Amino acid sequence: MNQVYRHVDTYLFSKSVDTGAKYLKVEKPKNSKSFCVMLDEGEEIIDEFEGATFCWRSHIETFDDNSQGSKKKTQPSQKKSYIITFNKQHREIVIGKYLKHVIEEGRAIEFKNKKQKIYCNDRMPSWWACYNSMWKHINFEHPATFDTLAMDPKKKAEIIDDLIALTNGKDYYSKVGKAWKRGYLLYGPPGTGKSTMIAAIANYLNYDIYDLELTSVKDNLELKKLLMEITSKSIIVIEDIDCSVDLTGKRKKAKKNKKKDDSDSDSDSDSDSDSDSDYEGKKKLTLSGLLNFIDGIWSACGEERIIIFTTNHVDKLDPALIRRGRMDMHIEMSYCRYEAFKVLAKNYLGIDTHPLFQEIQPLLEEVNLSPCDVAETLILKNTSGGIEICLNNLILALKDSKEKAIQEAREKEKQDSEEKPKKNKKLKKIYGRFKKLFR
Ligand SMILES: Nc1ncnc2c1ncn2[C@@H]1O[C@H](COP(=O)(O)OP(=O)(O)OP(=O)(O)O)[C@@H](O)[C@H]1O
Repeated sequence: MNQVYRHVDTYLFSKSVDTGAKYLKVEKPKNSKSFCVMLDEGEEIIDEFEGATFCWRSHIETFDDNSQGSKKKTQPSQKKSYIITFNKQHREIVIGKYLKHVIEEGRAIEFKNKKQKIYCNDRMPSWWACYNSMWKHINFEHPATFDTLAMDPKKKAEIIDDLIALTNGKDYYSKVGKAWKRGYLLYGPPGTGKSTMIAAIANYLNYDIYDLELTSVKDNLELKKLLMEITSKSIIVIEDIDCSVDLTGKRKKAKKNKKKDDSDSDSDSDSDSDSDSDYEGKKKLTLSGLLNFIDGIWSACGEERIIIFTTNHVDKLDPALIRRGRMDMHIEMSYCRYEAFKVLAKNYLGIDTHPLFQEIQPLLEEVNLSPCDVAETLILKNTSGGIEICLNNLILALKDSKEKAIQEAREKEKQDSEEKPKKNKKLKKIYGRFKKLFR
């Protein structure tokens, strides 16, 4: 009920700001942690909805507990409420739509104004226990947005559409019987913007981030407890999942021992628990624990959640961990190509075009330079003639990389050609032996 009251307060506050009302005051009610916006006794706010007019008035009732004959004198207590008046003919609108609208609007305004936070589960010092939470947090103030993120615009638009579908998907998810959450796998070489993408998603949705450090998690039970403390409308991030804990190697070992070949992906996930149980005793945080964390029964104990894994080595991950349904969208963060470069040039140098772009474009298509390396060359180091210097620095870096790549390719070719006669000699030897055997 308190929460509903808070949403109404927020809504009325926003209305009073719109109408420039002066009589609002901010108070901290007794026994409450948060501040509340109150109308003074008898003050009014007029609101309109679907052609009907509503008048909100604050009402304060005072209770004098001393009248009960108690010896101990106490301060009179106050109960605040709102009285809403409207024409009788609008009764249906009020009950059917208006009150719901007020609460939803209030909730949305609160969500928009809330300070984003980033949580982490690093090992807590003993005194932390008094906070009764397994997560530490600070305010999240990362400047990355989808506008500053350099990547193929089509891919970017696809991701934004997917996020919008998630946030509007309450009814859809309940209709299809799926937990209201989405998993994204971000993979690609270092410096291609995986962490930047997470910050951009968080800022776009105004979600909190829970940065889950798997190496600090003692066992599956602790993972479950961490999950239970994560709020709705949040992003759970596991960075560098391939290096977090050895969830893959041991499973593969266990799999090798299995006689049955689990080929289809569903039976693959079912076999997770079987294979894990082989070494469950030795290893406390297991792959099956993590799989349950992502989409087990407990994972549905919150709504509107996003789970993001990042990795530089997608091929090292267990297929069960990243199969569709767990990681719904696989997003490759790639080297900087021309379209992505244009975003960086706009952000860093404030330009949409430049004659030097003609030279840069073909180089970017054939050289693998990460957006991080490109961005480094574009940072303006002085103001006079800076843009041209930056672009020339980029051209130099690209040419340098191209030269190195050609050099490496030549060396590899040389190595291969040296190894080829050796390999042929070996093959001839084996072939000779076979010939002898079958003679
Ligand atoms: N796609 C991008 N768009 C804009 N800036 C980028 C992009 N990629 C990298 N950067 C810049 O490079 C820096 C490093 O990028 P980021 O940490 O996001 O890369 P990463 O892929 O997560 O790297 P790693 O795999 O090493 O963790 C960022 O601070 C950002 O300034």
